[in-house]
Amino acid sequence: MMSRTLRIDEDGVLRTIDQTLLPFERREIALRSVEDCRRAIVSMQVRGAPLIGAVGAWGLALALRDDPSDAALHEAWRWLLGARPTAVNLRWALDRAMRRVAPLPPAQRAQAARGEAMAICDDDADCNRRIGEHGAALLEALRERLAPNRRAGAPLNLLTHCNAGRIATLDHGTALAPIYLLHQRDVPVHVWVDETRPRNQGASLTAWELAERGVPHTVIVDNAGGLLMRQGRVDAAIVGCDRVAANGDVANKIGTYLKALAARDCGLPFWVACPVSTIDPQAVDGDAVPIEERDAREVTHATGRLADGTIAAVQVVPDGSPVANPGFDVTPARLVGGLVTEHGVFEASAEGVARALAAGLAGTARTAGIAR
Ligand SMILES: CSC[C@@H](O)[C@@H](O)C(=O)COP(=O)(O)O
Repeated sequence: MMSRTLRIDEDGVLRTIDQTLLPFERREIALRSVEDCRRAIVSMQVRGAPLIGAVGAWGLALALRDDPSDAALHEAWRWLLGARPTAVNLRWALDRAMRRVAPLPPAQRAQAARGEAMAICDDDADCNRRIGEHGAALLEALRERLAPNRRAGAPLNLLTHCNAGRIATLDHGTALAPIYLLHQRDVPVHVWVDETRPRNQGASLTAWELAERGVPHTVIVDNAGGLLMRQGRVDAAIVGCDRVAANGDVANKIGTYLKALAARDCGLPFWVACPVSTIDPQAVDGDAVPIEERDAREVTHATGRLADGTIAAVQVVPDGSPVANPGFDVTPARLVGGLVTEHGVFEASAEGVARALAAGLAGTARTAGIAR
């Protein structure tokens, strides 16, 4: 049994894998302070919307351990929130922890914040398990629809972008959760893994995760998906996301929009998997989502392992060429076939988002099948 992405060791220290070293090295790091937590988020040692949120909540708890005053609480909340801008799960988790601890006397805050951080982690693992179930039902239904025109035993071919897997969350992943479940149930499945330049979360992290679990997959360059879809070698695309706006627009890793366009042109389903905590009712539409602009060096250099085993960054852009590096893009709601959440599958629309939020508030499980 594989452990969760964040764990507390026998000495009570929070530990996680340094994702900047994967797939070449599996090294654990300790997060002992609010500074460690923020640094891990900024440097992308931890990344993926739900995991960023959980580490943010832990950061707040560690800040309160050192100073539980009102001033320290608000300063830590503000400082952690600025670590990365696009994934709303960071704000969601910090707000949840803040609501829990702010009304308490300072002496009780650190323990309460630690309890809330643990609860956020437990809830995330549980949400993703349920996303896996709802998503697997969707994929099974697709497989049945395709069956008459397929040879027996042919795999369902799914395309994914970036890494919305186990290590982007506490456990199971979002977009990969249904895939893991199908694989566990011996349903033949094959994943086309977009490399996801510039940081290659697909090639480095998704491929690593899928290999670890024995899920058949093939890494492709980001520009290959359209061709494969036209050739009938993709049955559906499923991705995670960093923020869903109130109208159902979806912000996810840069390049997601192009896959959604290609999927629509080819008549293929394009699904987005996320917990309800990824919905931001304050963002009226995708244009209201802050898009992270990242370091030019991610574009000018590609990082990998050299023949002698050392990990190095090599320059791939001429000296002096200007570079732009937006980290995320927005896929309009009209291109999204459904939002696969822990409460079922909802239409990507203002109505669907409102229903998902209501289901989240009510805490009730419901399933709304989306047929394509
Ligand atoms: C379950 S994670 C969903 C998203 O956070 C994921 O698709 C993504 O875009 C991650 O971006 P990253 O920049 O690696 O944090």
